[in-house]
Amino acid sequence: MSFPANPQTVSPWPAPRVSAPLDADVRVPGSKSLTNRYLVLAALADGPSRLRAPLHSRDTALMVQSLRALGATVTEIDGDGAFGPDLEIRPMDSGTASGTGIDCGLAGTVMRFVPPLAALKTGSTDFDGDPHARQRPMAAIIDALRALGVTVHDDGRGALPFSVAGTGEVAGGRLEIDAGASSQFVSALLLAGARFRDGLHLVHVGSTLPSREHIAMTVQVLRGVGVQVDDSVPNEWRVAPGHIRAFDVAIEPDLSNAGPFLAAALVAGGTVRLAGWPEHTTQVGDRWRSILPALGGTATLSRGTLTVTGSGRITGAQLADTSELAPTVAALCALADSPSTLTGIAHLRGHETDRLAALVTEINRLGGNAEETEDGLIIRPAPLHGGVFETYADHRMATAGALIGLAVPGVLVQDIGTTAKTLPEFPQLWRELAATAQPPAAAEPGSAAAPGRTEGAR
Ligand SMILES: O=C(O)C1=C[C@@H](OP(=O)(O)O)[C@@H](O)[C@H](O)C1
Ligand SMILES: C=C(OP(=O)(O)O)C(=O)O
Repeated sequence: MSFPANPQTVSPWPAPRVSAPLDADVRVPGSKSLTNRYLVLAALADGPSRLRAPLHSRDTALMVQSLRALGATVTEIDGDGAFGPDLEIRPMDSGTASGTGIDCGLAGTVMRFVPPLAALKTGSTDFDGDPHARQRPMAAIIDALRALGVTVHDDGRGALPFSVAGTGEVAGGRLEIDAGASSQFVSALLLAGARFRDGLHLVHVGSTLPSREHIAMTVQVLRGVGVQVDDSVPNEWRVAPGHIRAFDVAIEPDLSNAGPFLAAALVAGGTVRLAGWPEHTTQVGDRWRSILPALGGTATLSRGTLTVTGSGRITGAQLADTSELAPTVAALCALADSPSTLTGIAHLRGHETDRLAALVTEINRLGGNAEETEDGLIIRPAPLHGGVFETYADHRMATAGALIGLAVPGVLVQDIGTTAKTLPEFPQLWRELAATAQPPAAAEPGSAAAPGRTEGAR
């Protein structure tokens, strides 16, 4: 599968609006975070590995392209996944990397996870990405590699572009970093740590550490492929040097991308069921099971299906550390009938765009009442109206706009194509969801709540 270098849809996308409750069965493709972690580990493993039902999106395509550039072989093979082929990966070779160019696009997982791999090659590897990617924090990785003895050439901004000059070996050992700007700094170093000569003893020295679930995910996947990780001391991780065992894994559905679909039940009322919910998971999206009830819905997990119901009435809530779920949560809060406070998400200013500023601007542009705080957002009830919802190349801004548009007539999402970053099927899946809107049983044909109450995108 191929994805355009920097997808842009020219005309704004009329978000489908529904005026009757949903009754939808939804499926979403594999987790971005798990797919890109396992791709990295497969490139470092001691034999060929297989990913079943991986995500196929711009971020994973960029990861595949990067690993190929570093000498790994990635082959698509038929599998049972509904969203594309499985992947077979042969690890990267020990050949030289001179002049290799890595396009990170806007993928945090590529710009943070791949430089330590380039450090294990001999020769130089150049990293760059989309214009927005050059604004994302990278200093912790650049400084960490230097502290480990790797030469990195950059322009001193602590951001892309830069180049890594590897010598074929990284000494490893004890390393202090401040991962306050992104948990991905920790994950990046842990993922490669077993392949450093002395392993890695990583210590986070900053005052805050965001997205802890994503670090727990990294530790769990590492242990699953035979890497010894000691995380018994808070904010410290010891990775023993050694082999990474080749593996064959099935990727869980992306529970963060499931969020807007589940949240739709609260916005439109009705029921949304998502099959394939993992029994145990480190994905932050597992928190939908408590977040959606806090906002007035119900969420029940039974035999691998999460069923979410809503009445169309959303109540505000105080929610902390919602990480990459925050744009979806903020969209719900903008439709709530009481105030909400989101905390612990200051680092969203370094995501695909400054998400706090973007959410405030776009919610308020539609008549809402959102305000930035030092580490989050306050969103108060206000009647929303239609208009253009700008997305700033951010896939989760696009899905937030679609969610608001489900209830508010005339919302036009700018650049819906940006959802290809992690969910290329979004526009189609969203249309299918909206098409399940059911009129109340008593509605007369032709009345305001009559069948097929979907307006907007076709
Ligand atoms: O490791 C990962 O797969 C991710 C970690 C998180 O990054 P931050 O810690 O920068 O929030 C998350 O927001 C991002 O979408 C994916
Ligand atoms: C922050 C996100 O992505 P990235 O992996 O690019 O950091 C995200 O998907 O919400």
